[in-house]
Formats: sequence, C-alpha cells, structure tokens
Amino acid sequence: MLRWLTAGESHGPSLTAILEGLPAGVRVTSAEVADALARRRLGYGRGARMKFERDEVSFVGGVRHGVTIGSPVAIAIANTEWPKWEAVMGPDPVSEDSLAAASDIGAPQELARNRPLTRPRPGHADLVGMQKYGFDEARPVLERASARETAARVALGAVASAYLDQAFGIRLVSHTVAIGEAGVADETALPGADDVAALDADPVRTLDADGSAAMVAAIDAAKKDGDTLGGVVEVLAYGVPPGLGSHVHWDRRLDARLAGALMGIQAIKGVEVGDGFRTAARRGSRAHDEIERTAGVIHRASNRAGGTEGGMSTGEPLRVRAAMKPISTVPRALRTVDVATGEAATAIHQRSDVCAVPAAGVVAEAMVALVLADACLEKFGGDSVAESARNLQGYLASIPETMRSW
Ligand SMILES: Cc1cc2nc3c(=O)[nH]c(=O)nc-3n(C[C@H](O)[C@H](O)[C@H](O)COP(=O)(O)O)c2cc1C
Ligand SMILES: C=C(O[C@@H]1CC(C(=O)O)=C[C@@H](OP(=O)(O)O)[C@H]1O)C(=O)O
Repeated sequence: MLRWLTAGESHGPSLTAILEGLPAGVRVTSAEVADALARRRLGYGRGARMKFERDEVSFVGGVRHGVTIGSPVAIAIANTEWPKWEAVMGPDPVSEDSLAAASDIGAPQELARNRPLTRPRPGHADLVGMQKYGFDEARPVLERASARETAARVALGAVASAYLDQAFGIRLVSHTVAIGEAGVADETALPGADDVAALDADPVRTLDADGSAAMVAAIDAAKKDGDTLGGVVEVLAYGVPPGLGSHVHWDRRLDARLAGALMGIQAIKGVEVGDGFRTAARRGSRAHDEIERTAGVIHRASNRAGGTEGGMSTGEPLRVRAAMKPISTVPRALRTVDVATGEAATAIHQRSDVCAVPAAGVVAEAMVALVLADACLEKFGGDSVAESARNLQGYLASIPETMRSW
C-alpha cells in the first residue's frame, strides 16, 4: 500500500510531501523532481506569481545517492517568497505592531497581506472555511485551499512515475483538450508517451496546432475582458498491465480511485474515464470495445472504455479526463459580502492566474501516477523495484496463451 500526504500553506516557508510504502531501488534525483515542477509552471495564462516564485526542491528522507531506500520519501519545496510573508504567515505569535510594520512592501496586492480578508471570494473555500473553522477572516483558509499545494503532489507524482517506469514500463503523458469553448479537433491523434517534450513546448500543452492557436486566443480574450477560463485535460498511461484494481468492491475499482484522485485537485469539477459522458449518448452497439484475437494475441477493436472494464485495467492505454472550472479570482471582481460589516462588497482581488488548465494537466498526471503506483503495489507488491518487476513477469506468465493480450 502506498500512502501520501502533503502539508504547507501557499505563503508558508515550504511545502512538505511524504510518500510512504515505496519500494527500494527507484532511481530518482532532486533534479528530476525539479524538472517535473518546472513542467507544472508552464502553460499560457498563469499569473504574476509564476514569474517570481521558484520551486526549491530537496529530498529530506528516503533517498540515498539518487536511489530510494524503502523508507518514507520526504520532499521539501521551499517557497522563495517566504521572507516577505514571514510576519503574516509565521508559526509563532506576533504583535499587532510587527504585523503593521510588515505592510511596508510596495506592490499593491502585497499590501493586502496583513489586512484581515473579510470579503470572501466566490468560488473559493473562503466563506465556508471561515464558517466551519471559526475564523473571522479568510487568510487561514485560503492559504491551504490555494493550488500552490499542487506543487507537492507533482513532486510525489514524479517519484511514483519513476517507480512505474522502472518496475513495470508504465509511462504517462497529459495534454490539454479544451480551454473555454476552444478545443482540439476530434480527429487529432492521441499523444504518445514520447510526446511529453513537444507538449511542454506548446503554450497550452497540446499537439493540435490549430487547437493551440484557438486556445491561446481564448485566454488572451478572457484576459482582455478581465475574466478567467477553465477547460479540460486528459491523462494517458501506456504499458498498464491488465488487472489493476478490482470489480469485487466499490472502493477497489481502479476507475473509482482515479476519479476520486482527479476530483481531489483544486477546481476540478468533472471526471471522465474513456469516452465517459460521450458514451452516454451512444447506442450499446457503438459504445463498447469488441474483443478480437489476431495473430495469436487478444485485443480490443477500439478503446472507448479508456483502459478499464469492471473497475480493472484492461491492458489498453488508460485514458481519463478532468474538467476544471474557470479560475475563481476573477479580475472583474464578483459580488460578495464584507463579513466584518455585513455590507455588500466586491471580492478581494489580488494577482491571479487567468487560466491554469495546462498546469492542471501536469497535476492530473501526477495524481494518476500515484493511483497507478498504489494499484501496482497492491497487485504485485515488492520491497524493491526488482521484486516488483519479477512479480509482474510471474503474473503475466501465469495467464494462459489464449487470453494473452501481449
Ligand atoms: C494549477 C492550479 C492553479 C490555480 N491558480 C489559481 C489562481 O491563481 N487563482 C484562483 O483564484 N484560483 C486558482 N486555482 C483554483 C483554486 O485553487 C480553486 O478554484 C479553489 O480551490 C476552489 O475550487 P474548489 O471549489 O474546487 O476547491 C488554481 C487551481 C489549479 C489546479
Ligand atoms: C503559487 C501557485 O499558484 C497559486 C494558486 C492560487 C490559488 O488560489 O489556487 C493563486 C495564486 O497565488 P497568489 O494568490 O499567491 O498569487 C497562484 O499563483 C503555484 O501554482 O505554485
């Protein structure tokens, strides 16, 4: 069983991420994790903070000389903006005076740092978080609700991906399918696992040049109008063996676990496995994947199901989508109430992303990697990469020839 946890606030000293249960022998370096974090920062439409915030990553447990040793893998990602925020977000009690002194910063949005945030932003955790946790301002809520936390997940996902590749030959890729109403053409070929660099080189992380131009234009138009956009990302996993997850119980289903993990990303409001909602509009004769055996190998004539049947991986490429709502902090500020006075107000607006869909794709890829690594460990076990790999080979060899899809 693989467990993972993250801790840390958006403007705290650092994010901390822990991955427990990972076998020994996974080759991974902090430079590789830093590369994964750099991918998350790519993508057209992100805001000012991405320009000056750097992700300073280090392993603080579980890795020796570039190889995991079986103990919990712990990663720290320092927030380089921390010195500016120390008075506002420090763990020790502070006097009103030192808080007031911290206001001398300069940039307008920074001045709001030590003012009580009493105008909750629609679409954020602000209001309900204040109600639930007993705060009279939103700062303690928004700091953890912020998607800054996704940097920690991407770091963990990079480690999980290294395990998947080295033990089982599973490789992942993610791309942007739509931003607002602009999207990739239906006939666009799916990206392969080797297309990561090409995707990352595109402003919205897609292989469809026309789609990319349309999506960039949509972001430009929204920005010009003081508005924000959401969209849809897709994650593909290649080389997944059949039999991860199980049909026997709801919480063991691989599709359910993937959906939960994707829905657990900030601002994700819908998940599709395979053709998902599009399948609902089809007749059964056009909705399923017929099974054939050619040249001695079983395969499916199509992959509308997206690589799972009965809650188990089928051995076909895994394909899942996640729909992200538009960024909640809309520059053309939305209506709210100042909870200090009870009066109508407009929401606090600091700097913000116009669109973070391309980044969400990288986060979604990390979550899929973590779920697959957990499901692989459940099926194959192993305290080392070599043992996991042997167990996979033993399982595949046990499947009769007439049932083999490889
Ligand atoms: C990668 C990423 C970046 C985000 N950046 C912002 C942002 O700059 N401003 C903002 O208001 N919301 C941003 N969000 C979304 C908010 O975190 C999200 O809307 C908020 O958590 C409330 O959504 P929820 O109801 O799904 O939790 C981002 C989300 C992701 C995944
Ligand atoms: C810092 C990151 O994303 C942040 C996510 C975020 C939000 O509200 O979710 C709001 C913005 O932060 P700030 O309010 O400080 O400008 C983004 O920059 C990051 O992805 O590393």
